[in-house]
Formats: sequence, C-alpha cells, structure tokens
Amino acid sequence: MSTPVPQAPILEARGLVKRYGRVTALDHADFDLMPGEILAVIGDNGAGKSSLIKALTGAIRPDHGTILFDGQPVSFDSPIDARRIGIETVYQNLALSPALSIADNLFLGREPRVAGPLGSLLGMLDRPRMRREARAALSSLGLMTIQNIDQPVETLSGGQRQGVAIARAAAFGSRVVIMDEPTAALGVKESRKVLELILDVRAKGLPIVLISHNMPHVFEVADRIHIHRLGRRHAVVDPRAITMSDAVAIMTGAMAPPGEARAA
Ligand SMILES: Nc1ncnc2c1ncn2[C@@H]1O[C@H](COP(=O)(O)OP(=O)(O)OP(=O)(O)O)[C@@H](O)[C@H]1O
Repeated sequence: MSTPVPQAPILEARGLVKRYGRVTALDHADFDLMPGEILAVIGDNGAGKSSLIKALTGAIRPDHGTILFDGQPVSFDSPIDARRIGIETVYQNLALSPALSIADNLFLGREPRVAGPLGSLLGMLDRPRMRREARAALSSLGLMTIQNIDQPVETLSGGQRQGVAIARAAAFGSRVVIMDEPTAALGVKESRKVLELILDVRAKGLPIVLISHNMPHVFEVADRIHIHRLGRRHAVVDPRAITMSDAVAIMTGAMAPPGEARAA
C-alpha cells in the first residue's frame, strides 16, 4: 500500500515584513496556499490582509522575506510579473472597462492578433478567436446565462460583472486566483451566484485565496482559514472544526488560537 505524498504549497511566503514609515503593516508574516484549495484570509481592519495580498501579487515589494511559487523563490517588480507566472487577482473595483464588451474585457491586455503582417505589423485583433475563447471561458464556469459576449460590461448587473472578472482571472492558464471581497458589493442572490462560481473555479482545479469580512460566506466555501492579526499569520483554522464566533474571537485577540496556551 502506498503512503500518500504530502502536498507542497503552490504559493508560500515566509517572514514578510513591510513598513510604511512607523507603521508595520506586515510583521514577519507567513502564508501558504495548497493546490486546489479555497483559503480564506480574515482579519480585523488594519491587520495587514491587503498588504499581504499586495506583496503576493507584486503590487508592493516587501522590505524583507521570501515568496515561493511552486517551491521556487520569486520576486515581483509589478503585478505584471505575478500575472506572468499565473497569479491572477480579482480586485474590489474589478478593473473592468465598462464601455468595452464582455469578450474585450476577458482579453484586456492580452488580445490575440491575426496571423501574418495584418497582426504583427498592423496589430489587427483575431476577433473570431476572442469571441470563441470568451464563450468557452464563460461556459466552463457555467456563466452562459450571460448570453451576448458583445454586450458592453456597463449593461451587466453587479453579480454578472463579478462573474466576468472571475472568469477572466480563471482563464488563460492561470495557476492561482486571488479574490478581494468578491461579495462585498452584492445582494443576497448575486452573492450566492458568486459563491457558486468560486466553488466552480475550485472544481477546475484552481486554488483560490478569498479575502473576506463576510464570515458566513467564508465558512460556506473555505477549506482552511488563515487568521491575520497585527501584521502576521496568527492562526490557521479548519472551518469544520471551529465556530464562527470563535474564529472572530481569535481574530480580535479575545481568544487564543487552538492549541496555544492562553497567556497568563
Ligand atoms: N500605503 C500605505 N501608507 C501608509 N500606511 C499604510 C499603507 N498601506 C497600509 N498601511 C497601513 O498598514 C496597516 C495594514 O493595512 P492593510 O490595508 O494591509 O490592512 P487590512 O487588514 O487590509 O485592513 P482593511 O480590512 O481595513 O482593508 C494599517 O495600519 C494601514 O493604515
């Protein structure tokens, strides 16, 4: 009988430090994301969640510490570097261009060109391919209720826009999808669809980092919960083994993390 091989993290950080003047946003923060999991990151306001995510996506450069991707140290000068290795982020503002179509938004910044001089010299876009691949990206996530991929994004509902942003992040060979408060601006029904979409992305085999203040949503979809406190990883908990109120108590410092003796 073979013993299961322990999995290694796909994305990992060790000892990240980031200071803004006298404020220490990251204080030797560790992080790990395992293949195929939904890892929620929770923490009080100002705990350093955004700074952690910005460091992992190349939006800021940590002062110290190491980031590893597939076990190899990486350093990012900008979010473009992180995207190049497959770390995609869905920001709260979604970074969509409202006047452009769904298909155009899905390809924003990486539009395929037609073959030959029309593409290489004149930059002509391969529109049939864009439309074909846009349809495939949406349907692979069960998003074909968005019928018309030529429709401008400004005509979509908030939930549908979130769907387009998530589909874009999960397409094109991405390896990790990071979502910053994906349900914060949505109503109950649309949030539900986005939570289903998050599970669909995981079902495609993509690991997800979910930053959220919404505890019911976190507890509904997360496989593990990283609790960030005072600039560092304070605890990692199993949502099936802890109550929501205990997770909040650990997050605010009212309760010690599981397995840790309470300070006298
Ligand atoms: N650009 C900046 N300049 C100065 N201080 C900053 C900057 N960015 C973050 N900070 C500070 O670093 C600390 C951590 O902030 P961060 O935004 O990472 O926390 P957060 O957990 O994401 O908070 P929230 O949930 O409120 O978004 C805070 O004290 C914040 O004021």
